[in-house]
Amino acid sequence: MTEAIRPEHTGTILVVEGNVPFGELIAGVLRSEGYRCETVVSGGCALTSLGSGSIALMVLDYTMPDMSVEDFVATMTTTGSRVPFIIMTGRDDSLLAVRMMKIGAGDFLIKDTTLLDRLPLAVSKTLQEAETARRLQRAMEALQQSEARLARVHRIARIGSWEWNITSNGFVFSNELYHLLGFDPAHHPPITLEWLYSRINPIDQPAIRKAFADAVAECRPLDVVYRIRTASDEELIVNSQGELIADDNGRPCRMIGSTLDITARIRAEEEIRNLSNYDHLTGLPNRNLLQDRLHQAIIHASRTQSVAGVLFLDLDRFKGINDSLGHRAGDLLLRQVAERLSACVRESDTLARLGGDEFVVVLTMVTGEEGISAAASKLLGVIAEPFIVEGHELYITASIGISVYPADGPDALTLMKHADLAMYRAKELDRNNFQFYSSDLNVRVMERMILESALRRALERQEFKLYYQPQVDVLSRSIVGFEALLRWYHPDLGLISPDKFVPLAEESGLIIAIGEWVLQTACRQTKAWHDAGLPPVRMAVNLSTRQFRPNLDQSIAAILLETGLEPCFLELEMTESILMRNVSENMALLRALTDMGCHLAIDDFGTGYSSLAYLKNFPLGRLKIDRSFVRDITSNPDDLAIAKIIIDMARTLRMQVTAEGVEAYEQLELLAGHGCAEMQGFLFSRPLPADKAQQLLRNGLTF
Ligand SMILES: Nc1nc2c(ncn2[C@@H]2O[C@H](COP(=O)(O)O[C@H]3[C@@H](O)[C@H](n4cnc5c(=O)[nH]c(N)nc54)O[C@@H]3COP(=O)(O)O)[C@@H](O)[C@H]2O)c(=O)[nH]1
Repeated sequence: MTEAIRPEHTGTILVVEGNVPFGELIAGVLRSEGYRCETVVSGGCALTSLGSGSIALMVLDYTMPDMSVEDFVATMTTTGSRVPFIIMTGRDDSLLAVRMMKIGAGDFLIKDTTLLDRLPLAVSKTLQEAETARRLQRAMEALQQSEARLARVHRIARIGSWEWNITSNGFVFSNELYHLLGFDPAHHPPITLEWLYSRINPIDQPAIRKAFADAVAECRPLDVVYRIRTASDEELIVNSQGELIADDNGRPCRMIGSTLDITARIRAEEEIRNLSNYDHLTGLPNRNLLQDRLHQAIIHASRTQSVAGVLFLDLDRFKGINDSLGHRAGDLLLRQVAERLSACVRESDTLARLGGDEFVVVLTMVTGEEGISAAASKLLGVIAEPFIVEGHELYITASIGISVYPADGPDALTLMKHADLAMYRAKELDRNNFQFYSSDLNVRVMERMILESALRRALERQEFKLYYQPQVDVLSRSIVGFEALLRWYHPDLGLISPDKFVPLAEESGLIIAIGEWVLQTACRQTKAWHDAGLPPVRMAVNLSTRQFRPNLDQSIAAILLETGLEPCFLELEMTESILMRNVSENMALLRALTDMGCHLAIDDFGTGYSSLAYLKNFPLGRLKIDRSFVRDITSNPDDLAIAKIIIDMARTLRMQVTAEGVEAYEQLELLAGHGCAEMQGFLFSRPLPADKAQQLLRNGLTF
């Protein structure tokens, strides 16, 4: 309710009266009521006064000297002024009164003897009505603004509202809903439920029809998601929610609701689902989705009494490619591998990438082991074809482990574990082959685990020993060096060969600590022989790939300092493959070692990667001819040719050369005849414990 207006709180009352004394009389009456009052004599003067903005109400004489009331009001309105006014006239004319009220007069007063009594009330009533009208106007404007804001919010949120008349089936859409669907609200024919259905994706239609019908029949709210075609034939995914409104008899007569465009949200959810289910590099299903597919395959096989195969495929020596050609090339290769494998499997099968170079194929509807073997052979076949990556022709192979449902496990986890074990078996068996899981694989894995845990304790229990095998100058028949060779005496298992435990130590990382112990022991022993006045021999120590870490030079320097051995007596043996990894880092490391005074030798030369560029670029001092070339050198001309090439190459590059695995005098003669003077092998001595090696060094060789 509007509060009563107090006269002293209003603006000025303007009396427009050509008869000045009468005008003053009126003003006097109003002033006595507490109003501020001014008088003017014409319409023109009144319009000027209105410009001040302080006029709250006008009391207008109908007969103004310069203009009609109608013209006055029209002019006032065009200037934007909306000041309320009361008309006074000498004519008691009801038609005139109606006309005046129509053009906006707040009251119509006859100039009779009661005028002065009635005037204050008419003024206060008109002021009150004007104030109410003003407040109403402000409220209307606020409402319009809020509606506009809401409409804007709806547009931004892509939400529209609607009302459905259940009896007539007609719909009323909000403008936002029209806009959302791309239609022009001004020119759209009336909307019906059937029209709405016709725009819904046919696949969703039956469910939506049923949802609307059920909501009405069961008097419950509507909440549906469906795809709808816009005016430009774009498909939106929307969520419509509606509430029923009942008539006086409690029967549903209308439904009001909202429709929200959730296309972006659904697409984002799809994207997230994709990311969590697919491998980003190859686009293949990832481990997540594989679990699910494998589970489905198991259910299917169990229902149809058939078998399912799980093929765990791992690329052989992929790391070498990554290390030598870089990760970009590695990624490109993996993509090509994924494409080739995809082409080999049927739609009902699943090919997934677990990460790195590991892929898994789940075969369904296969005819037992023969079918699975055929698929595995095909997979190995496509991998064996050359790949072209960044201009390089690459040849790779893969190892596959296979488990079969139901024979090898009842669930996805067991089948995957068993396929993985079988894959390791395939790797052990020279790679590039496939192996089916067999239960004795578990036994081997257990053995391996036992060995690994024993290996972890071997250092602290002092179960390692170093043996020393002499390296001989056959011309002077003297020992010029020793190679330190590691032995492990396990209290229960006895002597374990380094071939068996060094790879395990490498995989588990234990080789770092063991390798440091080897270096320390070998250097200390050599220094002890020197100090004992024995011939000053050098000591060769094998380094494994894992020991090649940035601080290797520092730890070797510390060992040399601690043991007091001069660096020139230490020779570090490494395989070719070590040099091929992280070439620039290794170069810096090898330079640091040679700058320190240590010597570097390539072990098993000729068996690894065949890039010879490193021979020129790395600071290498010695090549060791692998014993596989020496073994048949007297009978196999190819081995002899290879040995000769290595000897010539070493001479040309001003490097030393040592032949390994010399067991027979004929081998010695042949190698010496071709210029190789340094040798190592059982012919001279087997690897010996320190005291025996010392004896040999003191007493000299007898061969
Ligand atoms: N990273 C490290 N690797 C090491 C260490 N100690 C040894 N090893 C490597 O283990 C592999 C097997 O070594 P081992 O059983 O000691 O065999 C060595 C010799 O006994 C053997 N040899 C020597 N002469 C002959 C021979 O005339 N005939 C023949 N059949 N075998 C012979 O060769 C092995 C030495 O080879 P190499 O190292 O290539 O010079 C072996 O790969 C070792 O390198 C270690 O401390 N760290």
